[in-house]
Amino acid sequence: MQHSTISGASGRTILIVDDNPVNLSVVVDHLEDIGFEVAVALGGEEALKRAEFLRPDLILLDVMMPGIDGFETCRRLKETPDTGDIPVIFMTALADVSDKVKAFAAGGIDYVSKPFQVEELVARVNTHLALRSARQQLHARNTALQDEIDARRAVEQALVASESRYRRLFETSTDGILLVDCRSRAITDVNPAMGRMLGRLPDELIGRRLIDVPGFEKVNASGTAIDEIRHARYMNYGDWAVVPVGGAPIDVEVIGSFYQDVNSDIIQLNFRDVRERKEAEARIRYLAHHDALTGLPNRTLLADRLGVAIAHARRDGSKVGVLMLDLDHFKTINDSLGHHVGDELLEAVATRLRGCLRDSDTAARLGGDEFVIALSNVAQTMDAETVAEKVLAAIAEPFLVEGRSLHVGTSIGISFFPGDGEDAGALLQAADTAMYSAKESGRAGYKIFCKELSTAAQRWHTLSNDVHGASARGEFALHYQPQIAIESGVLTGVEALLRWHHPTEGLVSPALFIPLLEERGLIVDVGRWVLETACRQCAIWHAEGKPPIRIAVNLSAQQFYRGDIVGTVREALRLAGLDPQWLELELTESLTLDETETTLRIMQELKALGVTLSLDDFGTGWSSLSYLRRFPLDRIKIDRSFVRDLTTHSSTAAIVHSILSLARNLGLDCVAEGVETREQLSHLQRELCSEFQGFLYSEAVPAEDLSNLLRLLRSGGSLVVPGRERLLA
Ligand SMILES: Nc1nc2c(ncn2[C@@H]2O[C@@H]3COP(=O)(O)O[C@H]4[C@@H](O)[C@H](n5cnc6c(=O)[nH]c(N)nc65)O[C@@H]4COP(=O)(O)O[C@H]3[C@H]2O)c(=O)[nH]1
Repeated sequence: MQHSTISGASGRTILIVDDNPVNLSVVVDHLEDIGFEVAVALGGEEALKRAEFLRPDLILLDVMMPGIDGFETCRRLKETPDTGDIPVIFMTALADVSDKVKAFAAGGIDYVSKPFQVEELVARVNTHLALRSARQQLHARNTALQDEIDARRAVEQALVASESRYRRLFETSTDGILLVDCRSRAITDVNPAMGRMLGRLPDELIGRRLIDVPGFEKVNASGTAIDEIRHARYMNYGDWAVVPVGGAPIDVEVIGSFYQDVNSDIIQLNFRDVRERKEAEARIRYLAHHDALTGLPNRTLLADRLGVAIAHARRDGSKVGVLMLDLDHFKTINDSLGHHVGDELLEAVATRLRGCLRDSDTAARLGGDEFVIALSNVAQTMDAETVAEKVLAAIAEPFLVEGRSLHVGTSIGISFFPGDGEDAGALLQAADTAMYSAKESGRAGYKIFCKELSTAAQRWHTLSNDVHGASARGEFALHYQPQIAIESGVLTGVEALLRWHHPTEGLVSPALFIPLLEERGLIVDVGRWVLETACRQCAIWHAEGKPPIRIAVNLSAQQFYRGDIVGTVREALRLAGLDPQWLELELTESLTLDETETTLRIMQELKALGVTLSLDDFGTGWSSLSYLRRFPLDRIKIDRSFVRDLTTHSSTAAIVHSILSLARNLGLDCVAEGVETREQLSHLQRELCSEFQGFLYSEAVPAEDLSNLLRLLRSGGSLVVPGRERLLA
């Protein structure tokens, strides 16, 4: 047998499957001789296992074998992924064409007929190995090509996605974006936001040089900025503005960045509309310096303006005036009518204050109901006084809030630079001191600071601190001032007046400390003590002898609106065992500011207890005659300021005349307060005023003194005041 050598056979493995290997020895030898590795399997099952293990390059497969035959073996080989591409050549003795067809159908690629020519077999083997190898190479090339195509496609897709992402960003950005070619300085792209900002379509802008675009006059991008950005790669401009077609300039912040495109150098300019941000910043700056409710400058801005005014005054020798004021009765209004009414009132006050000032002056709100006016460039003290008078008059006019007419007054303290302080803080302190002094001297006035007031202010602060524990330390006492029926001279009642025995200050006036108690929220408790003490004292006097006398007790607004006044009065009467008809409650006019259902209801509940109600200080402030008709009052008390001027001012006499005839018409009793002279008393008698109280008869005295007086009067058989004839003469 002639051996033919085949290049490339070495290392190739051929699996021969035949149940009779003896038949094959010649073939095996020959194949091995020419360099093949040859393995043999004796049946179909073994062939499947070996093929999977060996992964031969080609299989020579017998057809007729015990167990599974060659066709089935081939089918299974083809079905298995690891062996499916191994070429199978059938070795068959069969001559039937259908068997050959079956062999191809089972996945064979060729067949050799037994007995076979070894050369033919080897030639077929080599041909199919070469074909397989070519197929494999082709497949590998195809795979590589496909991989390359896939990779390119992936890159293209990524580019498209990136471009579309960029486009989306570009198109939808709320910032205006312009791309400018560095060389030509022409616009190469514009996004819609930029078009909107300039009021133009992007197409109108593309191709134009930046310098030629109207609206960019305020932008120096056409000039130095492009070179600047190119050089620095990145620039941020915070103060540019663009002007849209037919519109107002838009403040923009611009970020310029440089990049290189395929064949050009590009500057990208991002324009951000910063109008809202600037407005917000301005608003924050405004709020930091203004009172949110009234819009007036706050303490910070006031200090600033005062500082400037002082510096100016130092230079030109002028004065700076500081007016400090707060509103009388503001707390009462807030308590009784609610904060929204209080707020509206403060706004209205602010408006009136503005109306009293020149442009160069400043009205500020420090908080609560505290306002300050800073007057710059004041030539003389009198100028500030004129403003104070204007302010007093403006605030005295009733305020219409939510359909109500509200009356508030104010007291003003004035200080000046130079003289009362070197800086804003000292001037405000001095004006504050003067304001408290103005309050002390009666409401609705102004006071100019002087050094002596500092001592008074110091005293005020001491008292303000000390009043806290005064009740617990037993420093309060009641004094009683008699009230006399003018016609008969009979002592009909007493007014209980609170006294504070201060350990170092001595006897302190209630005009001074009642506002302190109110300010510190102590008046409700102290007022309850007054009611209980007065009722108990009155019951004692009743027990000591007849005829009984009436006791009048002052109520403050806070007691009326904050405390359970009806319960407190009922309890005081019960504890004292006093018949309610002998208790009179004096309500001040400030308390009746509020003509609400609440006020009426409380008054009616008090009346229902059986007590009497009187209106104190009648004629002062803003007495509304409608009170007299609407409220269930028994008596009015004519303020002592009227009584004081009664015999000296004909206009006052006329007012008193009207008050008395009105009261008579309404069936109300009248008590004249502060009667000091016989002339006043005679006048009141002629006017048919029913009762009086005042120093002419007696000032308020301790309970013991009044007990002695009552005893004295009773020993005379009645409460008729001895020497009454003398008084009336
Ligand atoms: N110049 C002069 N004054 C006279 C004369 N007669 C009486 N007075 C004073 O006039 C004031 C009358 O009391 P008011 O009008 O209720 O005015 C009272 C009242 O509004 C308030 N007050 C006093 N005690 C109490 C209290 O227990 N509770 C409340 N809420 N207020 C009180 O303090 C105010 C001042 O009280 P007082 O200093 O005791 O001053 C008392 C009294 O001493 C006179 O002939 N000439």
